[in-house]
Amino acid sequence: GNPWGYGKQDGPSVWHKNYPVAEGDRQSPIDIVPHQASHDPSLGPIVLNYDKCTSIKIANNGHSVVVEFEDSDDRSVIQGGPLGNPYRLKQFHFHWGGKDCHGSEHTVAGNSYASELHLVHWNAVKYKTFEEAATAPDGLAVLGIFLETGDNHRWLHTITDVLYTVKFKGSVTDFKGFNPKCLLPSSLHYWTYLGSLTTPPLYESVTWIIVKDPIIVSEKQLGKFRTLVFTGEEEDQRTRMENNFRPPQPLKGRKVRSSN
Ligand SMILES: Oc1ccc(S)c(O)c1
Ligand SMILES: [Zn+2]
Repeated sequence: GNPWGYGKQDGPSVWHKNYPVAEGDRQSPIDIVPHQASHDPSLGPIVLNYDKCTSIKIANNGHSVVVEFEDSDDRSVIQGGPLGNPYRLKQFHFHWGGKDCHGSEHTVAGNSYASELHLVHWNAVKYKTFEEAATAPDGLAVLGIFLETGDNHRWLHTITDVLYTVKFKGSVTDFKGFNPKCLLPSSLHYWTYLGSLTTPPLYESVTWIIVKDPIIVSEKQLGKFRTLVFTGEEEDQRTRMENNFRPPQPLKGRKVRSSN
């Protein structure tokens, strides 16, 4: 059966049974309270070098839809901001709700967005593999982007048009030549704090960089994410993939910093 999921029996409220770090001191996501974030003038801009990025495939891993990248060299990296060195792009994936009123993982002053995009990067300067970095306190850097419903997003169709090919858990499709820079808002002002993966194994290895401005996508585009299912094609159950988000976790004294 499933080691973990988002249902009653296997969801966020019981993850601590198999993953005790779920009750740790630097868990994610969190509620971001803008006026309690400390503005840090020493925080420089986020710099993304994605122009030579190489997307490889898009997959349904039973928890989300993930686009994987070639990460054997520094062709696509994030640097600057709170990061001490460049971090290599590994994959991006989304979290979303069953309705537009919720679906993001991080919240802002208690408010949820409809979805949240995570661009996952790893510290290839200090660590040899993603797996090793994923267990290190400075191993990962995840850029979080909020999605809000409104007008159609000009480029998101590149992803939503192929979701039908990865409907079932375990399905994979070639997905080359996609540059995720097209999914970013114009301003990269951000909040940053130290946290964790928001899915098991919940490793406390993530420097979170949450972009303040959401991107706007249409209800129709978001609805296509909800046509995916958590279950495999061979299973008789067809459980819609939605509400694959973890709720905010205790801040435990952590400081959230704000770029300008
Ligand atoms: O490698 C990762 C997997 C899942 C999530 S939510 C991350 O932030 C990183
Ligand atoms: Zn995520």
